[in-house]
Amino acid sequence: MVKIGYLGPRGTFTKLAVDTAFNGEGKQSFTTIPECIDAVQNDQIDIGVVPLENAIEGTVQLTVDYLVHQVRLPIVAEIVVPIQQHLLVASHFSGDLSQVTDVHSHSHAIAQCHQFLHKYMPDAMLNFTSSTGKAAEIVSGSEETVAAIGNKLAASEYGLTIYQENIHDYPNNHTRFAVLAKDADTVRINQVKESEKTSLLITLPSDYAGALHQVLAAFAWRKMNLSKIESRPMKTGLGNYFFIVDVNQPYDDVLFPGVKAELETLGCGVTILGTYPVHQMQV
Ligand SMILES: O=C(O)C(=O)C[C@]1(C(=O)O)C=C[C@@H](O)C=C1
Repeated sequence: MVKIGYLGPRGTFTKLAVDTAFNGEGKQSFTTIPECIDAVQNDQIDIGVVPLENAIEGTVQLTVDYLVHQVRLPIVAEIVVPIQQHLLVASHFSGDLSQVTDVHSHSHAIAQCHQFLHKYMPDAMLNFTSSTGKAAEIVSGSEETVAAIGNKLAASEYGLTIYQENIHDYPNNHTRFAVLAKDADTVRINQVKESEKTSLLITLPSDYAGALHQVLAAFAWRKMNLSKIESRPMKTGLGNYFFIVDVNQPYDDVLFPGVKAELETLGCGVTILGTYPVHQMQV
């Protein structure tokens, strides 16, 4: 049986993504993203599913940084899930939002609902949890007037009431999840692939005028379409960055080696983080 790990506990968006993408048993929950990635690396599980980017709040930096600096595992698939954030309360809640003292949720979920919180619950204390499922668990065990931000699955798993639906600040909300595995053949995703992508990690030799322009030019003149470029600190000092570049096509033996050779001549480092199918989920 293929073992699939995810950011848990019960009722997280990652669990929702895993349940939608994969059939059957063998699903195992981890408390943090690094624990889940480590479990794939140590062969405790075959597949790890971790959040990568949200349409409102952007990159899940912990995932990217852990994959770049700590454990290099290939991305073998991407699953894209619609995200609906709800305000969840326990049955003893009086119904008056101004009485809520604390809101619990994952930092990314809270960030997706800042305007709602600012407008309707400006005095509530914001408490960051390891996941939205954990936040729901805390609220279900509390006697206080507290609330969680999370999904429908969390409401049913923890016996909470959805006080208000769809409190995320912008409507077209989705999160991309990375599927990590040492052996891509173990991954069987239920829904059809929509497209294919390749993610590259690029480092620059030193800071000089036009360096990034030269990097982008290597893709541009080959007519390779980029869907994302992100810079993150190298963690070696201010001003040192690496770039993650997502290219909207699968790896091939001509264009990608060409880009790599051209960039290496400029002194750049180029590593393929994965070439993978993208699956859009209907939940
Ligand atoms: O806390 C969860 O439910 C998660 O699965 C994590 C996570 C994230 O890290 O972005 C996943 C999707 C949502 O965007 C909010 C939280």
